[in-house]
Amino acid sequence: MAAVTALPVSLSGRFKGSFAYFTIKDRLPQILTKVIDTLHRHKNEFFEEHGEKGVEAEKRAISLLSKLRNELQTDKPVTPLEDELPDAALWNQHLDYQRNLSNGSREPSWFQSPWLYVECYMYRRIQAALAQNPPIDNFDVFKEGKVQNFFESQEAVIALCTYFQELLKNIKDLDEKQLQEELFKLLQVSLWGNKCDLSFSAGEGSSQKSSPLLSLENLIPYILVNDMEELWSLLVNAKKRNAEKSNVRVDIILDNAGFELVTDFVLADFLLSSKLADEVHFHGKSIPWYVSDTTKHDFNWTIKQLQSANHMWMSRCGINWEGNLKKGVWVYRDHMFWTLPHDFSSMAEVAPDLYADLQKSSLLLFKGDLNYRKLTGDKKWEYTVPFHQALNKFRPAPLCSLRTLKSDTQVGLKPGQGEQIQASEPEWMTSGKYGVVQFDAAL
Ligand SMILES: O=P(O)(O)OC[C@@]1(O)O[C@H](CO)[C@@H](O)[C@@H]1O
Ligand SMILES: [Mn+2]
Repeated sequence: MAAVTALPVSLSGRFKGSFAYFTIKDRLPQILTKVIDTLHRHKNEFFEEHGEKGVEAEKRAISLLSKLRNELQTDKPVTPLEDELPDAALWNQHLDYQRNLSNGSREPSWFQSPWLYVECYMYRRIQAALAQNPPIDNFDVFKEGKVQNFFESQEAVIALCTYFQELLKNIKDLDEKQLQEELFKLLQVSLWGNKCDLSFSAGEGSSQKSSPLLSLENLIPYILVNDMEELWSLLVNAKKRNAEKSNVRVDIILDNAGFELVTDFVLADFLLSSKLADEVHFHGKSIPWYVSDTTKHDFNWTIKQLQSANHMWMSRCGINWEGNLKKGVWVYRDHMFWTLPHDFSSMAEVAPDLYADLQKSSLLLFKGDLNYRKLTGDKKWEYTVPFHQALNKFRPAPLCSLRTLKSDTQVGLKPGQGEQIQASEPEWMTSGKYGVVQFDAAL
């Protein structure tokens, strides 16, 4: 029998003083309070749209959310979902799985369970509170924050769109070296765009104010794992191999709406315009998630906003991107798996259709911290454990994580590298100041 190496323990609120502990204790209740406040503030709007029924629904949703906050703060056992949404059964099966993990010694509770599980569960319960209360069941409690982030990043968006449209003018004349340089720049812009998430700041603003291109050089030392060269080789070789067949597909597993999404669009456009790829498939969330994550509505809204912007290069970008969707060279998809609590090593079993779809891709780009946590199982890994090992057999296609560090898990570092930063900057794993472009070839 082959030796089975045990996996490290999961990050969890049971480790007092850890980032997970503080997130569950402080940040999640804060997010719930904001959600309740948002519903309160929209009371008149619900009344105008739906009459008394709207106001009744708002009251019921708020009462469910207050109950949820209380359960969390008093470390109550996690309860089965009682709604009719299509993924409810999978969530309840997973609760049973968590119960078995704790050997029946105690019911899985908010602070005692894996952090990834309870944090995802909170967002799913927020969705339940709304979904169970028509006519406000389609209300996105996080929409305002996402919209605000987009508008507050306006100048950075203009700078990026302008830079990109200039680049497109002579993209055909660029040699390989120049194309590589541009790819590296736009990968870094997309990486640092991940600083702009709203769950990290518990919904407080986190927009990009200055031009994202100016500071790239200075930020290089903060990229702890930098596999951009590997990405380049993969794309160039894929292009050569597929010269006639024309089917290099890149998938972007999206993270946050707002500025980060614009950086992902620019990267995706570059991949097509440079002919490094023929198709880009974007994967978003089917329910509002982790405050700022991109839903189909956010995706389309952002492109529409750009299109109708009062700035030539912004609107040019928006028009081109809408065109890409129409031509089918850009595709938006969502799948319930992305909003389940499972890490990606269980995708092949839990969502074989999604796994099979990702296998058709030449390269998967996973944006952001939560995706990194799900790639590596959200565990207390040694820093030097190879990325490939932490992926725990998740290898539908070559993949790369573009992530700023906002939770205390990191793999694939050189011996001593983590310890060295730790000595001078104890907050390095959770400050969002460091990032990785971490690649796995799926062999
Ligand atoms: O995935 P993202 O948007 O980069 O980050 C999500 C995040 O803010 O949410 C969690 C904190 O609650 C952390 O895992 C992470 O920092
Ligand atoms: Mn996010």
